[in-house]
Amino acid sequence: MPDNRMKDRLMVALDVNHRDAALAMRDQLGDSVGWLKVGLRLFVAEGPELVRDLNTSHKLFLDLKFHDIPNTVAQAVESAGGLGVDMINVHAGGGEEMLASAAKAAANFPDMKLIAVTVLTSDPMPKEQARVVALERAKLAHDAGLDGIVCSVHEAAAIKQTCGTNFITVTPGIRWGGQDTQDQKRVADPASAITGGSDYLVVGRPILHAPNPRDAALEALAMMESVTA
Ligand SMILES: O=c1ccn([C@@H]2O[C@H](COP(=O)(O)O)[C@@H](O)[C@H]2O)c(=O)[nH]1
Repeated sequence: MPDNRMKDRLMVALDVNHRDAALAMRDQLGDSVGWLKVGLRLFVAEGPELVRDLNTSHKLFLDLKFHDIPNTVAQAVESAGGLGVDMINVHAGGGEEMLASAAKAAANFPDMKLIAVTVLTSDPMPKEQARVVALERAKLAHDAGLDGIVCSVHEAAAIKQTCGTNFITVTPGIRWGGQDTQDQKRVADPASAITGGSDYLVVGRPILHAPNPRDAALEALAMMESVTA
């Protein structure tokens, strides 16, 4: 189930390559957002110590998209669990056995959510095909015991309908106000994400590269709030 306050449903992707830049962005955003996301760029540059530090002020999604043989993924999940992060992910393309191994390993960390990437929001496949594949992979993840998935806003409602409202949907590919979509193919604005069944919105460049990142985060939050009662 998502958190109640909109700021606790907004995840900022800290796609920077240096500890100082990450901490400066964290401080600028302050309590305007509830979650930070550490992905490949920052983790490869700075590693687990920074993850632990960021996790003291915000909830943390470690977005490393594990995709390997079942044993290796289970071991990586164990290591991530040891960091005390709030959410991690694997790639659902790794298949049923890999997802089940990951879920078994994650069961040792009951406070950590394990989710699976379905179809990357940058994937150029036609939207209708993406919906079919994302739904198939979401069902696999659900049946393997994962807590949710990463998908685009365009697939979130169908996944909720099939896998249940408690199955978490995390949606990157958020853009608004005519922003450049860059490498993202299946995008939506913050209000549509909320009405479209997204539990957590992931926003990177529209906040990181804004003249004032905190204001950009507040703008996204205002749009999310505009569609709630
Ligand atoms: O399907 C996916 C899975 C993960 N991501 C990650 O989300 C952010 C999006 O950043 P923007 O700058 O807002 O495009 C980034 O960290 C990706 O690695 C995704 O975009 N799509």
